Amino acid sequence: MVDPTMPTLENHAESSSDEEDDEVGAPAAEEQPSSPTENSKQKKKKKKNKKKKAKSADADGGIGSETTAATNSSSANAPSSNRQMSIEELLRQLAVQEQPQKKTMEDYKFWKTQPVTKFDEKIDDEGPIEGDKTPDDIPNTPYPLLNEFEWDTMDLANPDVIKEIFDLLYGNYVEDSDSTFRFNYSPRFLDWALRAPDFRPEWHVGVRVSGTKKLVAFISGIPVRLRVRNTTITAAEINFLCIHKKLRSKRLAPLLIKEVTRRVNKQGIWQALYTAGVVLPKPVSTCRYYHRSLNWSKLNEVGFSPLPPGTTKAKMIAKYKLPINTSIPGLRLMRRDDIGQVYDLLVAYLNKFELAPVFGKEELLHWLMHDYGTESVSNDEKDKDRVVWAYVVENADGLITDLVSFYSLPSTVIGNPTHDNLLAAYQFYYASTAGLALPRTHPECATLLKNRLLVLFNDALVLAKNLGFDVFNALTLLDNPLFLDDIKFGAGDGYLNYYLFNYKAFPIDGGYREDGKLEVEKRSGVGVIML
Ligand SMILES: CCCCCCCCCCCCCC(=O)SCCNC(=O)CCNC(=O)[C@H](O)C(C)(C)COP(=O)(O)OP(=O)(O)OC[C@H]1O[C@@H](n2cnc3c(N)ncnc32)[C@H](O)[C@@H]1OP(=O)(O)O
Repeated sequence: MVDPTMPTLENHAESSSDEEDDEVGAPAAEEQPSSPTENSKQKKKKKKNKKKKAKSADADGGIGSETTAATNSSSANAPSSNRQMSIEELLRQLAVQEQPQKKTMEDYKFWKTQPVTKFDEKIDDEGPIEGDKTPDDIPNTPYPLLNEFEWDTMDLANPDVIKEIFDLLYGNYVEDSDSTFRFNYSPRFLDWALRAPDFRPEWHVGVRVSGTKKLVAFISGIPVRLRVRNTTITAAEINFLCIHKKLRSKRLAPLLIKEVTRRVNKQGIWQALYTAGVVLPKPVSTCRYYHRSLNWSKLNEVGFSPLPPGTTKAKMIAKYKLPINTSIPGLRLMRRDDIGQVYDLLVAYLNKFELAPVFGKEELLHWLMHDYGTESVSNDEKDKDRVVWAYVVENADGLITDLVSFYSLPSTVIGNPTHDNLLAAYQFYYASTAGLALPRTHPECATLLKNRLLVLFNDALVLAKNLGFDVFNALTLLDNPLFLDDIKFGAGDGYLNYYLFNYKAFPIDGGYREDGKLEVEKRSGVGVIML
């Protein structure tokens, strides 16, 4: 049934001939269809689009399920007999799923017009792709939309507006390829993610139906300073691109992207960082999702973790059992007054990565603490609406030696009779003094760091389990390849592609190898975590 608040777009936007100029933007006068019934070609197109859509899931990777082999892939649990070994190896190899075959550059009708690296482009040097514009060259007015729609700058200081964005995402944001799970970013999460220090209200871009004011599309940017190897760039971090399901495949996404680009450019910023599960021209890095079961029974019941052949549910539950208590002396919830030490530690650690954020202290405090521990919000670990948890290890001399953090991003479980949500903790920034003084490639650095991260993340799993999370998710970024297998993370079927807009850069290691194993030696050069 058609939502009565939503205009049907059969007669105009749907008329796409797949060319870049066939968007939901107002077409030139002679292109404007004159009556809702005039174009039968468009209806045929719609059927074709529907088929196409059914084929191409737009998942963002992170909520995909575990692969069967993933549950077998822990080296710490490698079966002892050779026969079992070879089955495990076979399963692992079967699980090496390449990302869906990418389109050719020519097929990207929108992206081929943008300043992004082409798939076959040979990079000889790093730097901006287009570098000759000033804000005065950028139009002052938004891109035109069809009359039924209007742009809105979303005022996130207003909780009702955050609720509108929440509602749009709740029903329409990223799903896995089977439409079993959909990300469920909470209003508090959106407040944290989008009202970051120095955020620009005009980079929170909505599209509303003019008549009803219903929010039907959204894209956001926040300011970020980013180091790409030795160069620090001021950029926008683009996220939460979402179009209502009823307005899909009508070329509205390119329009949102162009409008946010215009607004960012107007402020003299020409680069952006974004991630997506889909392959676009051209990822600077690709990381793979790994998942660690905390509540295997529930993950099995919602269809996230299949029961691997040859084992039992009881054995799976036993495999993922964790101690009740953490093990590292001095591990405690971070307080706001830790920020000086935490900042120095994280800066020193992130310095070793090729793509990393350059945080200010206030900014880092926001990302690790949000408003917890302020006068208005207590630093309550068990607060049911809490979105980010940061823990530090303080030694007997009062020195902070380690940081570990994670955030809460549940997924709605679609159409399951027993469970309506999956409570996922996602790994966030961490750092350790272990091996810090040594170059990353030094074998002793790897040994020291591995030993420390094993216990640090085992404790993080215990904390997350005790907070009620069902699964702990992490990418193959940072130094994660050192410990994921050993503490029973399994490879998922999702990948996350990292992109730079208007900046070419040499490829950066994503932490996994083509044979499906973790890249333990080089690990990943990616040190930035996107929400
Ligand atoms: C200097 C400042 C620069 C700032 C901007 C930097 C760039 C920021 C870029 C944005 C970063 C966002 C980061 C996140 O938030 S990633 C999360 C994306 N959101 C979702 O997956 C939610 C569910 N899906 C949807 O809401 C829609 O399917 C979306 C909105 C994704 C596409 O809507 P729709 O399905 O109705 O399609 P269309 O007909 O309007 O448009 C089709 C065109 O859109 C290209 N497409 C499809 N998916 C994505 C995608 N995830 N990133 C970039 N482009 C994408 C596609 O290749 C095609 O172009 P081309 O193949 O013809 O070339």
